[in-house]
Amino acid sequence: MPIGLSVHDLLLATPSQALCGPMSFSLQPGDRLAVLGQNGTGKTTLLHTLAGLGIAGCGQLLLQPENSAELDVTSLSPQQRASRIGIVFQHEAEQMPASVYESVMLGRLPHARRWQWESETDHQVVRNTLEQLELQALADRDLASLSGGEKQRVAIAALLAQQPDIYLLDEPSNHLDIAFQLKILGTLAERVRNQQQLLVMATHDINLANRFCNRVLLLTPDGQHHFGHAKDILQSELLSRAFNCAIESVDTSIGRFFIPQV
Ligand SMILES: Nc1ncnc2c1ncn2[C@@H]1O[C@H](COP(=O)(O)OP(=O)(O)OP(=O)(O)O)[C@@H](O)[C@H]1O
Repeated sequence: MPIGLSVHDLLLATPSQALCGPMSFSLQPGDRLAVLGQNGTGKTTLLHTLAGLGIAGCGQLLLQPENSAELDVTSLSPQQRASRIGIVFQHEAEQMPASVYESVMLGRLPHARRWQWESETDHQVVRNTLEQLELQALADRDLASLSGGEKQRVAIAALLAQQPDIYLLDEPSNHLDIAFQLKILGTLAERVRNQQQLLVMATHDINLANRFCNRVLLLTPDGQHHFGHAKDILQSELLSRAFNCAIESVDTSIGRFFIPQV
């Protein structure tokens, strides 16, 4: 279902310090937002806040599903939150013993009715997702035995199988080789664009942000932020100041790339 998000006066904070804000911005259905900024500027804290996992600070987060009333993220029930919002953390919590297939099936939990076994639709979604992320050959493997990149693909497969309205990802390219970075971010961006959903990803890769996101939120160490169209925010001067490192942009036949100066 097409969905937008509106953020009002959001102040990001930890229990001991204010990090960033107040910030106000809105995302339209189909938008892909990259959250950029130096280490410790609050990117992960923002993702947690958008997921409704405890607002640190204050502000208002409103989901705007097409043709129905706005929903305040902080007042969603756990069931509503799980069916609308999916998140892949940077460091997945210690996993329970499970196969790859079972782990991806966990993404279907928000769709299950109480006391109901997985449906044929659930199995079909899991099989399709495993195929999409080239994980079929690993389906029966114990999660603990996988490589870092394989585990990251399983985590993203579970998110795709969940089919939420909002996809939140912290450093999605972590551990992925170059081909999988492009394939997986391409898959996510295409789905979000086609289904008019939302994607928010925290990343340190400016080039992936430029390639797959149409909106950027740049957090700076002084607690300021810049939000806007990717092409307006991804500018050498702004990036160099935000990262305290000279960053050049180079235009090539396949697009613009950003390179830190040595
Ligand atoms: N529960 C907490 N208690 C105290 N400080 C915290 C807590 N959670 C996060 N912080 C601090 O808040 C700041 C922002 O953390 P956050 O993880 O959001 O940064 P980030 O931009 O995602 O960083 P990175 O690029 O390193 O992943 C950091 O200085 C972190 O140490």
